[in-house]
Amino acid sequence: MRRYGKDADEDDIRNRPSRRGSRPRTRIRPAHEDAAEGMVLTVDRGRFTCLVEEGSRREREIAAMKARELGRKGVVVGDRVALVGDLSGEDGSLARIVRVEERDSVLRRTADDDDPYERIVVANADQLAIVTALADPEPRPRLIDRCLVAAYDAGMEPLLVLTKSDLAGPESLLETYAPLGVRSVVTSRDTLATEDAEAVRELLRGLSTVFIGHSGVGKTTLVNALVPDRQRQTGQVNAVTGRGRHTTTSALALRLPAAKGQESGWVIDTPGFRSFGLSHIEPSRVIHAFPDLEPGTANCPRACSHDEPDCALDAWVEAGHADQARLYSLRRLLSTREAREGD
Ligand SMILES: Nc1nc2c(ncn2[C@@H]2O[C@H](COP(=O)(O)OP(=O)(O)OP(=O)(O)O)[C@@H](O)[C@H]2O)c(=O)[nH]1
Ligand SMILES: [Zn+2]
Repeated sequence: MRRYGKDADEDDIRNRPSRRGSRPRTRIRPAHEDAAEGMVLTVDRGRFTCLVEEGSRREREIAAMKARELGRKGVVVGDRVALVGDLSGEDGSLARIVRVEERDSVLRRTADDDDPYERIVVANADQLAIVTALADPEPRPRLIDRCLVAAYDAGMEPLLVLTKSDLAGPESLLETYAPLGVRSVVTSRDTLATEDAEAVRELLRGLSTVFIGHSGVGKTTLVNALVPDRQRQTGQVNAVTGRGRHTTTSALALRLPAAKGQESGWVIDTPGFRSFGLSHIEPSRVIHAFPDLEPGTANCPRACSHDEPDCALDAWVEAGHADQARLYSLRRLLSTREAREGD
C-alpha cells in the first residue's frame, strides 16, 4: 500500500522532476522491484544493521544507509525495508534502504509530556515487556501504568516481568494488575540461568517483544539470560558500524535462541529509554484494550475524558455490563497522561 502522508512521496517529486512540467506523475514506482527484503536490527547514527534472507542458509547481517529518496522518513528498529546495492555483508559493504514497508504497530514516545515532538521508537513489535523489580528499587506502579497506556495505545500486548523475587514477593503488585488481565512472570537472578529464563522465553516465542525498565531493575541481567549470545550478537552488529559494544543508544533487536523446530522470537532492548511521555495518547485507542467497557462509551458526551460526571461508563458498570474494578483501572491508566513529578 502506498502512503500519502506528509513525508511519503514529496521526496521523489523532488528527485525526479518531470521534463514536461506539470504533467501528472504516476505514483507507481517501477524502480527497485528487485530489491531485497530486510529487517532493521539496529540504528546507530544514520547507519542501519539489517538482517536479510532471514531463516535461510544465506541469512546475514548487512550495513545500510537510507537512500536519498527516502528523505526525512524515519527508519527504526523492527522496520521491514527494501534494500539495494551491495548486499554482501562483507567488511566495508554498504547497502541502501529504498523503501520502508507499512508498519503493523508503532511504539511512540515523546521525550516528556510537554514535548510535542513524537518519535517512533520501534516498529512492528507485538509485545511490551515492562520490567519491574519487586524491591531495590521499589516498584513504581504509576510508571507501570504509564507503560501499560503506551502499550495499549501502540496496539501491543503488555507483559509484566517482575524481577528480584528473592528480595520481595509479587503478591500485592499482581493483585493491583489482576483486573487488567495483564500477563506476568516472576524471576530472580539465582534461577534465571535455569528455569526462569525458559519460562520467560515461553511467553516470547514467535513474537517481537520490546523490553523496557527503569534503571537498576535488572533488565540487563534478564536480557543477558534470555539471549546468552547477546555479546556475540551485539559484537557483530558493532563490527559493522565500527564502534564499541556499549555505545548503542537506540533500540536493538536480538534473536531468542530456540531449539530445533521451535519458533524463535525477538527481544528488542531499549538502552537509555526508561519511560514514556504520553501527551500523544488517544483515550479511544486505550479503551480499545478494554473490550468490555468500550461499548459503554457509546452514550458518552463528545470528546469525553471518561473521567467526568457525564461519562456513561458509570451507568454501564452499574447496569452490570462490566466490573467496577475494570473501570477503576481504566480511569487510573487514563489519569497517568497528566505528568507528575517523578515520572
Ligand atoms: N537481588 C537481586 N539482584 C538482582 C537481580 N537481578 C539483577 N540484580 C542486580 O541488580 C542490579 C541492576 O541490575 P542490571 O541488570 O544492571 O539492571 P538494569 O535494569 O539493566 O539497570 P541499568 O544497567 O541501570 O540500565 C545489579 O547489581 C544486579 O546484579 C535479582 O533477581 N535479585
Ligand atoms: Zn466517557
